Amino acid sequence: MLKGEQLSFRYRVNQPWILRDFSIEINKSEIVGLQGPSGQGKTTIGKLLAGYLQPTEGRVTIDGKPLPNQGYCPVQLIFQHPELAMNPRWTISQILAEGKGTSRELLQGLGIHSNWLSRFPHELSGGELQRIAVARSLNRATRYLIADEMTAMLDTNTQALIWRAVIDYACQVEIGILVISHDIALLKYLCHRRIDLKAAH
Ligand SMILES: Nc1ncnc2c1ncn2[C@@H]1O[C@H](COP(=O)(O)OP(=O)(O)OP(=O)(O)O)[C@@H](O)[C@H]1O
Repeated sequence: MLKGEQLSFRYRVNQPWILRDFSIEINKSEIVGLQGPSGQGKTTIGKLLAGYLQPTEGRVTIDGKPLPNQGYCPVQLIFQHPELAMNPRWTISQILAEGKGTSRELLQGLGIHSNWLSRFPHELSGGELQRIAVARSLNRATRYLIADEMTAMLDTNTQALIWRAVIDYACQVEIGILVISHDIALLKYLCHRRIDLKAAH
């Protein structure tokens, strides 16, 4: 289980608290939605759970153990803008190699073409590039996925294709997912349960 326990966070001393005593649990194979008004701290929660930020108070654990502070993080975070999470000088195959071995089935499910592999990130569309980001993140070392507005900028077909592939893969290997989105219909469709940050505050 991925747990954030009594998380409090502020970006700097003397700045307001973004989170106060916020707790969250995500079980393996569970798909949890996180919704709430803009600026309430959804992305901050995602970054805390994936180890990009350290909580000012509280702790993040997987099965009772803290996240590793070096090496590959079993909690992977995918943002809305894949180009910001990729080295622009690397080819797509170099970028995919950063993951810990992506299954052929997942590459097929995501509709990744072999002729994309020798290209650079700027030579793919946003939707194609997001599929590469997903493929890189979903591998045997990943236990949880934080999808922060992962498909918000994509057309409905690409959105459906990506989510179908992600859910199929996550079910097979029992990955837990936190879906952060303003799209309540998407959350209702995908998630086993939803957390409303407005209500939680
Ligand atoms: N690096 C930073 N330094 C200082 N304040 C920040 C930083 N990043 C975010 N914030 C502030 O923290 C608060 C929460 O931001 P966060 O991005 O977590 O909200 P959110 O709920 O994801 O918003 P949205 O729905 O608009 O994406 C906001 O008030 C934001 O201005």
